[in-house]
Amino acid sequence: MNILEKIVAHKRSEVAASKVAKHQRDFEKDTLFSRPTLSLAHALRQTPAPGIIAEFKRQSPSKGIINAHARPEVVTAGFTAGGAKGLSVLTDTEFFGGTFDDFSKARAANPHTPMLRKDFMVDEYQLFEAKSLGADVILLIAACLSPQEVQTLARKAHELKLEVLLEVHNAEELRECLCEDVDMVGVNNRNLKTFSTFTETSLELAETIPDTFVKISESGLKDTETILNLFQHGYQGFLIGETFMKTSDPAVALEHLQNTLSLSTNHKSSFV
Ligand SMILES: O=P(O)(O)OC[C@@H](O)[C@@H](O)c1c[nH]c2ccccc12
Repeated sequence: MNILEKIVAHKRSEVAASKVAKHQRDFEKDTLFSRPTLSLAHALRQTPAPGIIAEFKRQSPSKGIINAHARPEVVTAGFTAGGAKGLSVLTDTEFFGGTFDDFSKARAANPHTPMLRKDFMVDEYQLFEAKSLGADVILLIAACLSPQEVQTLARKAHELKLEVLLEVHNAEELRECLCEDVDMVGVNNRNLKTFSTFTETSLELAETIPDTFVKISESGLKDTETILNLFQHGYQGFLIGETFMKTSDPAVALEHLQNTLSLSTNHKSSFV
């Protein structure tokens, strides 16, 4: 089993156990369930500069511990203040050290920033969970779902007024899984078998993604040059975790990157 298969197998059993334990759970009664969701796609489309989606990430299978004791409400509020257009908070505990509580604390601290519940979605049940946590966006990873599952989960997400980010690694996944109920396409630069990141993956797929979908480049992003180059190739969103989280003040690291990006894009447009 590769790591993704391991994660998905664990997730399926976790979801099955939650369903049994919370048999009578009525998500719709949760206060956040009926909260109007915010549009990440819209926020990214509106931004004339590269839009950063900042990720709260404590650990990962590839890097081990990145920042175990960070406080989600503090770090994410700093991300928002620094100019992030969206936030991503991991809720997988087993492999990424995230929790529902991390998400809830970040949600409360950022009422107006679109938030992605970052987890491995394999069952409709998790969409209800996401909605009751106050998420705006969910992630569907093509590498761990069938095209039929992507379609069904995406449709259900839209019924719940959640936006859908479809994550792909190659043209084949894109061809098979892109469907009407997808709002944004994320190209993951991380090869899930070797864990190495290769931002050329985003460049290679840029042309293949129809312009009706907001394009997001994910993982391994750290320098302004790469981001600006991808921006020129049509990417509007940049999902960044480790580069920020590994520093002692993640929000300052974001602010720094955001400032250099804004300066470069302002410069460019004033010469056009
Ligand atoms: O920390 P990085 O290299 O900046 O990557 C962030 C994000 O792209 C990465 O955490 C990620 C992308 N897709 C995922 C799916 C599940 C868990 C995590 C991820």
